[in-house]
Amino acid sequence: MRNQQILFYSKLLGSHEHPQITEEVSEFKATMNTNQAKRDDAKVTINDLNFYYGRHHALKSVSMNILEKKITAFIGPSGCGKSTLLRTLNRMYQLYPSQVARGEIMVDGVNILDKNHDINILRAKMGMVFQKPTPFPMSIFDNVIFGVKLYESLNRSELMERVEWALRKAALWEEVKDKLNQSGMSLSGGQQQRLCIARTIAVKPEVVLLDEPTSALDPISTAHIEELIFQLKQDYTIVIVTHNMQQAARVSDFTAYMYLGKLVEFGETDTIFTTPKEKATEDYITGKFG
Ligand SMILES: Nc1ncnc2c1ncn2[C@@H]1O[C@H](COP(=O)(O)OP(=O)(O)OP(=O)(O)O)[C@@H](O)[C@H]1O
Repeated sequence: MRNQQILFYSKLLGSHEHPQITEEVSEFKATMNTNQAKRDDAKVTINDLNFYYGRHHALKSVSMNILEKKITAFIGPSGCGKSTLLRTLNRMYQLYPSQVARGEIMVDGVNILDKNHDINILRAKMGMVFQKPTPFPMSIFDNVIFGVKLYESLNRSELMERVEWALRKAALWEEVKDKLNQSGMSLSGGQQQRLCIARTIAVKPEVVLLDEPTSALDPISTAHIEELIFQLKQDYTIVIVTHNMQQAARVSDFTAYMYLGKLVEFGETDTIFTTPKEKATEDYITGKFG
């Protein structure tokens, strides 16, 4: 009853006109979000997340669970906030003073938005692969161990073991095992992207964030990467931003549909693509909008 009253007052007054009610409404909404978001199998729990590029409010009160060892896809029209949400998960924004995240992103019970949370530990835990393959101008071997050297001190044979392990996981070992000293830039686009995935997983992250990882690739390389993403699910929690709805439907277990910075609908991929609850989601996935 008290909660209904609070919501009623908030609607009546607007959120900014009565400080005490505003405070109670935020508290109530936060409790609702937390209740909605709490799940034992969640690796990442996002609670009431807001993101600002200066005055531009790019993410609006987003709450969701990202489940452990599942693939979660973010879909939605251009500019809806998919990449912003992904990048917030490893605080990519923090180099830019005007970019601010408010709310909570709990990873293993710790709020990673907390400024005291060590950024290096966070980046090792939440690895990221970008849209365009970004091999460094160095050998294939050095590309793979680049991040490992920042976090661990391994001897030469341990490094070799790690390189082989990561390249095998990234389904690239057979293609490059005889040319590890060649430049990473000499590989094809699809191989370069698998090299970047190997570099990311060589650090042994727990979550792999993929920002449109196949948008620069041909259909065969795309199929390779999709197969790889599917295999990686055995060991990692994966989040993928994609413009390609067929890709989201093929690879993901859960899908989040976003529009204008808001999370419109989140659920199991099969449900989102067959019987979405929201008309807006249906219109988007059936191509009526976007
Ligand atoms: N560096 C920035 N400075 C200011 N505004 C930005 C910046 N980056 C993104 N935005 C704005 O934030 C909103 C969300 O952008 P974002 O890149 O997250 O969307 P998206 O859904 O990933 O889009 P796309 O599918 O086109 O990549 C957009 O309105 C965009 O213009």
